[in-house]
Amino acid sequence: MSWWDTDDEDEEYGEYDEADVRIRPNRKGSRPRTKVRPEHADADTGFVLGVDRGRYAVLVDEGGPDEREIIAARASELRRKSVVTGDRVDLVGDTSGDEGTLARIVRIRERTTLLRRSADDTDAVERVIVANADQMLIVIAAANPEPRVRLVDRYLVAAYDAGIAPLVCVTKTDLADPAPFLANFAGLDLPVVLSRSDDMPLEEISDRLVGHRTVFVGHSGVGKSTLVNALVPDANRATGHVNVVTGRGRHTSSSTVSLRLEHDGRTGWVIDTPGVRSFGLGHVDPANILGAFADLARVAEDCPRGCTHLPDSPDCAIIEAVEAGELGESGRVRLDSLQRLLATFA
Ligand SMILES: Nc1nc2c(ncn2[C@@H]2O[C@H](COP(=O)(O)OP(=O)(O)OP(=O)(O)O)[C@@H](O)[C@H]2O)c(=O)[nH]1
Ligand SMILES: [Zn+2]
Repeated sequence: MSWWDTDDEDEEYGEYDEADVRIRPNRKGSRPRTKVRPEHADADTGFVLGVDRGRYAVLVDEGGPDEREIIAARASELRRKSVVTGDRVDLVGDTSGDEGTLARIVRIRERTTLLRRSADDTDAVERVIVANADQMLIVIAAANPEPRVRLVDRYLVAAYDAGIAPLVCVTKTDLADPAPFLANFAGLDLPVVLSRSDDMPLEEISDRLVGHRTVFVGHSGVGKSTLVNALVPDANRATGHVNVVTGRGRHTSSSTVSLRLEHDGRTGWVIDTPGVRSFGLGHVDPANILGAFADLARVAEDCPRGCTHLPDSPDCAIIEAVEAGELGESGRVRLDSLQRLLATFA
């Protein structure tokens, strides 16, 4: 039986998590086990590069002498917890990475960030896209397809909600001047890089990517693949393709992949996502959006309880401060931006 046929996934619903103490039956029935040891104390740790149909490509000992990419399945103790690209996981079983071997993921380490989406805005059920990313590169075209403020707003809301720092790359600047479009985001501290395929600012983008795990998002056709291919040439892609999971030697564009970028002796990770059709925001907490506007969040401490900070909110401290001119012209622009983002999912 090949690892492909192995099925040790556990679909049963469980209320438990790894914090529960598991007591093993004592075969001899004499002395009960009293010592509670952490299970799998000798597990290896790695991070998930990609996922395909229940199989996970995991990089173990990143940057170390024994770095290797292994294939793993979920262990039953994970219950219904989903493992996603970017997760740091503990593994047991055969973690050699030798061909035909299969390790088991027994634990998911605490996530620093979690990028999520819902099927639509009224749906509170969320799907996790990527764990532990600390940056989001929003790829948008200056033209063809026409850039849309609302789509970028939605990416921004998802990033701010997840605690991920967004930046924007405008592609196809050979086709149109992006300045009028970018004016919509003047109220945000949003780094912007301009790109055109005949003159890509690879140095500038790479500088921003090293030392980070950056999730790339963008609508189909904006030139994201062109950009990713230039940043991480195929020749350097020994690691990270989810096709190692299927072994079929083809890139499944419907899944998320992690690609290692080397630049100036430093490493960064590009996490490329497929063009997600719906980017539902049903799960978003407005407080997280306000939190991304530290200056306004301070003022909002004087808002009435439950204040939405939207234009019709009575006694909103931010609105009052802006009207009184206390936050200057930039304060007004930032309030406009905040209100627009809050309205995208209100
Ligand atoms: N004029 C111009 N065309 C570009 C530029 N970047 C990419 N393109 C073209 O835009 C088209 C889409 O580029 P891709 O890189 O495939 O876009 P993508 O975002 O990966 O799209 P999907 O593969 O559908 O997800 C291709 O025909 C590219 O050659 C650019 O800077 N300027
Ligand atoms: Zn308010």
